[in-house]
Amino acid sequence: MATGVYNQAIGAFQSNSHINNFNHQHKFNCIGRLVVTKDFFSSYGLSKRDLRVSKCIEYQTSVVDSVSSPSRSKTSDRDTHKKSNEAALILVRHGESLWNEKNLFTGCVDVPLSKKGIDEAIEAGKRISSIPVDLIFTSALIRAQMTAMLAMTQHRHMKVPIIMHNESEQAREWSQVFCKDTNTKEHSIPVIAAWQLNERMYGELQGLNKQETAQRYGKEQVHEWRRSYNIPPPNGESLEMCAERAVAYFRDQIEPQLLSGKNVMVSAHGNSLRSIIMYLEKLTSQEVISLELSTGIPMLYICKEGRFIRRGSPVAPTEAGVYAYTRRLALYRQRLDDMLQ
Ligand SMILES: O=C(O)[C@@H](CO)OP(=O)(O)O
Repeated sequence: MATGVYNQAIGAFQSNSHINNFNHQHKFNCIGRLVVTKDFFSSYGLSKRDLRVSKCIEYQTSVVDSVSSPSRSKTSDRDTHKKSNEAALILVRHGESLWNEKNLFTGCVDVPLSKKGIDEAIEAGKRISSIPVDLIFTSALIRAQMTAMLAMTQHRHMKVPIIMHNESEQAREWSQVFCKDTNTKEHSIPVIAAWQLNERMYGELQGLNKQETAQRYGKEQVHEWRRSYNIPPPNGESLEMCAERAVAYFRDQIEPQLLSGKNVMVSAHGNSLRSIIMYLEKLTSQEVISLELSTGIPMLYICKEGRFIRRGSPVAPTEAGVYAYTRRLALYRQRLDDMLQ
């Protein structure tokens, strides 16, 4: 039952019935609901307009700090500062590729987006257009990079993504486009491409049609190759092997950025992201079997005090609820609105 419904399930910020569709043991932290009070907004300096928009916002009690309205005292400033260890993490699987369209095993073959994939990437961008992004990680494959770039064309901040070359000392130096005398840094978002985030290597299955392969080897065998944790396809990587590099990279390179308060977007692939989600949500090797990710659907997590809290998938740029999840997001939204007025 859970197969194939993951994104729909997490796509609903505000519907517990959708959430129940995803039925693994690691439960969602979103049982409690609370209507945001007027005081909450005024205490964070939000405008009347925000208040109107947010009249019926509901949010999840487990993430939002106290709903009582802290005065703008030194203590609350200190609190706000302390809360800067909250950060947004957006994970997005690339939009549909030309080989997804043809139902071919793709793995580490570099295949561009289909027309539908381009539309999905743009749509993903709209959905996250008001969520802060300070840093982007993509795989080394074009479909993930195209998805990230297309998504950022929709971002309200209109910052320019700039690829940081990390392969050598010289490359690092040469990709420092920031000029001290200008504020280019403020107007750009560094993009880091890492092979560790690539799709898992599908070995001898790469290029074969999925349906024909199932007819040839049997549905169960092919499902095992595709979704099991530790059974690799012939001469390819199992999810476990993929996790060894993808999760290690996440822990070494991405998590420290989140812990320092940077908001990060990761544009990668079905299986490299499944392994990362397995890590974030502490899924077992049994639970991960039913974890399916749709193309081009962004998923939001809040990283807070070293914990990752799933916040589902923003459904529209007007999805105001997300900004109430943390004080930082509420203030960010406020600044963004002020800037664009
Ligand atoms: O072909 C692939 O590389 C992957 C992702 O598209 O397929 P699967 O869903 O079978 O893991």
